[in-house]
Amino acid sequence: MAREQLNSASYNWNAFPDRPQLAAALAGRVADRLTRAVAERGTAVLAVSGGTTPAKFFATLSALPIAWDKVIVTLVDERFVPASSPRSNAGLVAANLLQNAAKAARFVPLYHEASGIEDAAASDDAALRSLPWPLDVVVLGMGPDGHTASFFPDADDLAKLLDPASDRIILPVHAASAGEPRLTLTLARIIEAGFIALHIEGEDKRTAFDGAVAPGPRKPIRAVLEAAPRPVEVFWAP
Ligand SMILES: O=C(O)[C@H](O)[C@@H](O)[C@H](O)[C@H](O)COP(=O)(O)O
Repeated sequence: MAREQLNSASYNWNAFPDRPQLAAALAGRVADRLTRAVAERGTAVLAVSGGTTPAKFFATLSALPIAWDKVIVTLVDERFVPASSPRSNAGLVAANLLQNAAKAARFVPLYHEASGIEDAAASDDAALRSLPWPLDVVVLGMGPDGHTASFFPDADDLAKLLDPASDRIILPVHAASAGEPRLTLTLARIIEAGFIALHIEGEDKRTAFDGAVAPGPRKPIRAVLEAAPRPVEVFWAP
């Protein structure tokens, strides 16, 4: 696969002829990494993103015969809505990933009732400390503006979200372009993962990715690529 050098980090560009083949390849790589983690430490932690892209990948991964009862699934980010909301990433994961063999996995959501997004983030941050860090697998998406997770370019305190030295796990996000308050893993926790995949589809996302990694104003996805100690595996199909 083409290996691109980007300043202090690099990424691997994995292009597929169509989306089903991408889903099969990404699901296979993720399943292999989870299986390896379970063999090495008795458990594996997978953090996934929401949005409209991952459903086919989730469904494909859900059917793979790995030790799902040893796998913990959580979210890269979440809107401040209950799982019953059509905007909920927890709802998306429940409907598409936590089915078939993957039904046996333990799911750790980010949303819970709280007085506000700050309180939810603080209690999430405390609760998630009991997970076996670092994450084994993180699957990111990317918006046309180069955001990933909930690192929106117009987010308040974006530098705090992108601080590679942060000791936080979850932070609240306020960004006009997000449309609503969000909860997100910090960049610091994402880049510790043993395997980081970026799953993007369509020509528009390819153009947006090329623009985000080109010299110029640094987009959030580029902050992840540059901070990651190992190449991010980009999975793309038209
Ligand atoms: O909660 C979310 O929406 C995701 O975590 C977000 O970062 C997503 O990956 C991108 O916005 C791409 O979304 P699409 O897959 O819908 O293009």
